[in-house]
Amino acid sequence: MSRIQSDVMRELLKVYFIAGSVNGKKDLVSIVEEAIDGGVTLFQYREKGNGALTGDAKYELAKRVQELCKRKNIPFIVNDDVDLALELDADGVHIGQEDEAAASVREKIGDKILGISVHTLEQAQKAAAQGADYFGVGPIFSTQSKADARDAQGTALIELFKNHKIETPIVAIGGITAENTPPIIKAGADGVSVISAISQADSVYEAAKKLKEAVFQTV
Ligand SMILES: Nc1nc(C(F)(F)F)ncc1COP(=O)(O)OP(=O)(O)O
Ligand SMILES: [Mg+2]
Repeated sequence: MSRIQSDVMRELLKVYFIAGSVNGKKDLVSIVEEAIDGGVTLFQYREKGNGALTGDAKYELAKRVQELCKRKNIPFIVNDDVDLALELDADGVHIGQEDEAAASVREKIGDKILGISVHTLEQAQKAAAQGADYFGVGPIFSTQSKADARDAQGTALIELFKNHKIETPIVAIGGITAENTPPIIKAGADGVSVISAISQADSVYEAAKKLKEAVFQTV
């Protein structure tokens, strides 16, 4: 196996759904299946927040969602928990600035997908040098899904990265909806990632479909 090509990574980042057992109104497997059928292109299992699962329960749920993603041919990314990602042979890992160091994670995961949250140009340049396959950039808008989120920054950082000819694929995150997606794509993001815009929707399928339309209709 070799590292994912950037153009393939850009396509996967178009509609990136992130969720765990605490983010939805019903069971996670049903939510993820509906979201994928609605048009999600990549999934990240993020088991965090009040009531989040741990240990065997977390592993069993992750395995069930991973099996669904395999059936649907959607790559399965694990947030933070590198050991779980290795145990499941997941398709990749996402880490932030406060998580395990990127160089150490890259060493452990080989050529699997490595996503890194970045908040400054310097962090982006360092993350690229340490083998990031994509950057998570945000929060673009204020978010209810991450208790310790930093201040909302709009699309300024995406534009800064583009002006500095940063080549690494970029997905935007933080308070994103179908309605506020167009300017994010126009600013240069390759895709958008969401938690509650899909997981909290009355129709998960319709929410995913609307988000995909918003991304693909923005030229
Ligand atoms: N989980 C994430 N996924 C993305 C992605 F690019 F995938 F959209 N971007 C950013 C984050 C946030 O990552 P982090 O800063 O470690 O916080 P947490 O571990 O609480 O999610
Ligand atoms: Mg993290």
